[in-house]
Amino acid sequence: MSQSSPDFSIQTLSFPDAPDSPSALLVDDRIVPYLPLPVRPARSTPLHQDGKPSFEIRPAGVDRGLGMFATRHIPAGALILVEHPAILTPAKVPLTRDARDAVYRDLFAALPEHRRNELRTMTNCRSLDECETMEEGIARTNGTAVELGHPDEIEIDAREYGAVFLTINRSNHSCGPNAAHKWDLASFSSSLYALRPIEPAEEITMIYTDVTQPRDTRRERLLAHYGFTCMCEFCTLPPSLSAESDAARAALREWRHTRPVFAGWATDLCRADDFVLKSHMQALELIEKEGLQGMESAFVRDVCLCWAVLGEEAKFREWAKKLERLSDVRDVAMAREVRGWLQDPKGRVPKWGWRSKRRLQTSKKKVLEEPESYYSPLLF
Ligand SMILES: C[S@@+](CC[C@H](N)C(=O)[O-])C[C@H]1O[C@@H](n2cnc3c(N)ncnc32)[C@H](O)[C@@H]1O
Repeated sequence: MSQSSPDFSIQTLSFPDAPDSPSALLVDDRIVPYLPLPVRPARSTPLHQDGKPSFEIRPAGVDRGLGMFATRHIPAGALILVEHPAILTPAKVPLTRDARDAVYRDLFAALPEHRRNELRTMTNCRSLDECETMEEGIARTNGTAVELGHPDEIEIDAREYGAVFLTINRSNHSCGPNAAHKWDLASFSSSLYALRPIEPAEEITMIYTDVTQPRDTRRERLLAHYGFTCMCEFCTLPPSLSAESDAARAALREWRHTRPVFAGWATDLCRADDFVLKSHMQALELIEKEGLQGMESAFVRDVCLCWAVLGEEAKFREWAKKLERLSDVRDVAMAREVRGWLQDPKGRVPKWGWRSKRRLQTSKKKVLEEPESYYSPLLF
């Protein structure tokens, strides 16, 4: 360990599952006690039958540099890669420019030569005005947001970091991405997984900006932060379709905050039985059209629970399996819970069939209380 400033230090972390690939971290000293020591082993990446991964890194076309491409079919939800970062730096480094330059150089120097050399081949889209050193430029072009520390004990500013992964960060941006990655502090690794089925030779993409924003905003932000004009299929739609896409994305952005709440509907018999289902199916249609499967899980979870409360086992199973697939990497606890539900839906899903039972009870009660309603007024 070498001291770089009174408040930051450079640490190296080694991993039992990848002993030749340590991470070099520039960390705020308050965070050091929270580093996961010992590091838990990372989930292993499933390999192809012949021992090869399900992707390759190769040139992605004019002005796109390298990219990540599928070498075989990858099903929705599947794990593509688990990786430890090469370097990790604070989102904000409150140091003078000179001190910063030295710190980034020290950080690279803390890595073994093979890792440092590979890191140096990563993209640097920062101008000299923004970052004087190539090392800082690479850290800032490729840094993906991750959190360290404990939310109850360290303020958010001190917990935000940018992690650079030698492989994951080769994947380019799309406004309708087919992959995403999930950070796990305990194993100090990120898992890249498929958001929808990916076909052989298809480029594996993720998001660099909020893709629910309108096209012009997305493009401005990508140009400002990453130095490219997005030419993805959603950014190159003709004007009328582009306006439609912007409107769909705005609706989805709103839906996140205003969608009907499953819990409120579940026991409210004044609402129609399909009240939540109808709204969520519309949202899922928009999600599919815009290629925003990263937004699916909250809707899929509610749809699955709606079928449970309605006591529709076949539908429940269909949606629960989808939810299990979507949660497998992204939300391990949810995936485990869904597997339990699937073993015994009636016994394990809260409020199984509650609405159908209550509707039946209410209608029986009505029949008993109003026997005369059986007689058609036409007989009189
Ligand atoms: C994190 S790197 C991605 C990997 C990069 N292509 C490489 O060769 O290392 C980010 C840089 O990749 C390029 N890039 C990413 N997505 C792109 C896209 N959709 N269109 C054009 N360039 C893109 C830009 O140069 C951006 O600054």
